Amino acid sequence: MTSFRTLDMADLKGKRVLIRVDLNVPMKDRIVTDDTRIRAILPTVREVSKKGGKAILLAHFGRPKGERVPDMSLAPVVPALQTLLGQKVAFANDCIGNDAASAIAKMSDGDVLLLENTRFHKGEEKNDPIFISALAELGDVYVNDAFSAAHRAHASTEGIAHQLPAYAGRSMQAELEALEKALTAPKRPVIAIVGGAKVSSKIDLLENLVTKVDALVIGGGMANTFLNAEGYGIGKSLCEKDLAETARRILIKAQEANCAIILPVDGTVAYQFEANAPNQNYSVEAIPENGMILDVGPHSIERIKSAIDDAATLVWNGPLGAFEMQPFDHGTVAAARHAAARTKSHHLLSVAGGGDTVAALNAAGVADAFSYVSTAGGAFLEWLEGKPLPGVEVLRR
Ligand SMILES: Nc1ncnc2c1ncn2[C@@H]1O[C@H](COP(=O)(O)OP(=O)(O)O)[C@@H](O)[C@H]1O
Ligand SMILES: O=C(OP(=O)(O)O)[C@H](O)COP(=O)(O)O
Repeated sequence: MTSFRTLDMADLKGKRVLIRVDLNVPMKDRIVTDDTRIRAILPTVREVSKKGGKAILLAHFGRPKGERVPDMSLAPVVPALQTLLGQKVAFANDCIGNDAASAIAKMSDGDVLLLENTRFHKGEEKNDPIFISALAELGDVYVNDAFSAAHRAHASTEGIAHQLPAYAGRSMQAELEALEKALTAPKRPVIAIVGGAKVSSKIDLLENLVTKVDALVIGGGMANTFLNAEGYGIGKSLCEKDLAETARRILIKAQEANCAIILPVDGTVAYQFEANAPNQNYSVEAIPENGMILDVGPHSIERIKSAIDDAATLVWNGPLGAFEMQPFDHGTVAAARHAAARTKSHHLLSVAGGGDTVAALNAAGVADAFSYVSTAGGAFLEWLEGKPLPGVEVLRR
């Protein structure tokens, strides 16, 4: 990590320290359901506070697209953050302007303050200079501890680092060191599992990923998009139909690169998107018109397990189904337990990441059995592709 400016080099005492963290945590009914990302930032927040800095946390939640969406407020994260930190955390209703400035003016050295969702402002995702200046004037020093958002060239992850002395936080530092150690020259065959719901923001990176791995398992909403592109009827499943051409291009690229693509051959189908909804398994050739594929089916699970058996290294982002709702966690849990067992019995190097993926591994009780668990999903996959991450590049010395 010597090529990055780290907290060791920062003068923090008495300074207003803007710390970009990732608090995009799984939440249900305004309660945090997986606190992995909160735990990850504790060392940095504690260090800044202990060294006499004012720890001012900047973060996003969800994708409110520049609007003030009440359901995407960061306020419900405060109780969990406070408990884990063991210290009071103040909250400001905005991340710029008077609300933020007056909350900061009230801080003593060592205090911690969380500012409201940066994505409530359009300037955040646009990396807009006026918004960047409004953020930068609130601090003296900038620390980025959000590796999982470092693939975004946003105001709070990239732009601001040009305006203030900028440093990598401890979690950012640890993630980069761990990934470099585990995956710089991975043992082959390498298998990637990509699932989840963020199809449009992750599909493009598959085009490069298929040239780096020997096999790619596609699950979740991503699989539906590929099945649709292949001409299968997928009923009312989560799918981005306008990405059919992109999906077909990736399949051709995979063939050229000799990367095996493992798509589901069956799915668990329900008619309501809710826990315990009546459901049945169908072959992908016979998905009912009104149904939604909410999980990979039993034959697909067996294929995925056998693909894991063939691998020396596994990288995984994105659940294979809507795992938050039982029984649609079945495929994700089965694959996670299998990978955990292979890690123990056959020294499989297993690396998984992503807010929901980690929550799924925790729910399956196997996160500790993986070789490494990253807080990052998309950022981790982009790092794996060898793509420069804007939030990391800007911290280089
Ligand atoms: N078949 C599916 N239908 C609907 N939602 C799905 C399906 N498979 C996975 N998901 C959803 O994908 C979400 C996680 O996706 P994503 O954000 O891409 O993962 P991560 O946070 O791990 O990077 C979960 O909320 C899960 O319910
Ligand atoms: O949850 C996140 O990424 P992930 O789903 O890839 O793990 C990060 O907070 C980035 O969020 P974004 O994909 O809305 O930019």
